[in-house]
Amino acid sequence: MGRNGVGKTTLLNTVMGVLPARSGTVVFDGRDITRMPTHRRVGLGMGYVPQGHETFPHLTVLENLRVTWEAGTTRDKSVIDEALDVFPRLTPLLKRRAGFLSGGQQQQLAIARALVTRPRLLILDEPTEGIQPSIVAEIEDAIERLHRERGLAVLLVEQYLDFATRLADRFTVLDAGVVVHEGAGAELHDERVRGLLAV
Ligand SMILES: Nc1ncnc2c1ncn2[C@@H]1O[C@H](COP(=O)(O)OP(=O)(O)OP(=O)(O)O)[C@@H](O)[C@H]1O
Repeated sequence: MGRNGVGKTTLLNTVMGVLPARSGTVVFDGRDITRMPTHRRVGLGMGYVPQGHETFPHLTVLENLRVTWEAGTTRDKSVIDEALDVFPRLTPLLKRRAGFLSGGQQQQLAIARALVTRPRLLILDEPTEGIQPSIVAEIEDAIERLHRERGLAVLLVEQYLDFATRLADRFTVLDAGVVVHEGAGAELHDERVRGLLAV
């Protein structure tokens, strides 16, 4: 959590290896991965959905999922069906080009695409940004279920406080690139946290 421009996206990019760490270490499953390239982090079980629900607009929904499958290491094609099970709304749209989907459908596709690599950690950068409330609720349900049923860990950057409060076990607040507060999800509504997040 944190106000605009405090470094949340930069932190996620560093965790994922898209940006090099200037200092500190990135540890995953007890292993120091600070200098590991991004594709190997994906191989270890990290999945990233960057801000702005980026999909390949000229490819169909199915092709978007297949591209990730082909780039990955799993030869098991059922991962595509598993990803679609999470967002059933995508199944009737498989042949549609991603660029013609609504923002919310594209966000669901972006998350489904990350799931095709069967991550153990899913990293999401503001998945609710600019998305209609009914789809926000579906995304919330999906994240909650993935955590409960598949044991998926989720690292979420989120400005929408209610959404974050319902999902988070723990939270961290950043300000000017440093951690200024952390606590249990239930404490997200405390005065102090609200003060740190208020614009
Ligand atoms: N730890 C840091 N130390 C110094 N500068 C940083 C740090 N992290 C990020 N920055 C710089 O701060 C600016 C904003 O970073 P970033 O886009 O990551 O913020 P954000 O919190 O994700 O913003 P938004 O909420 O608008 O998406 C960038 O120019 C980035 O280079």
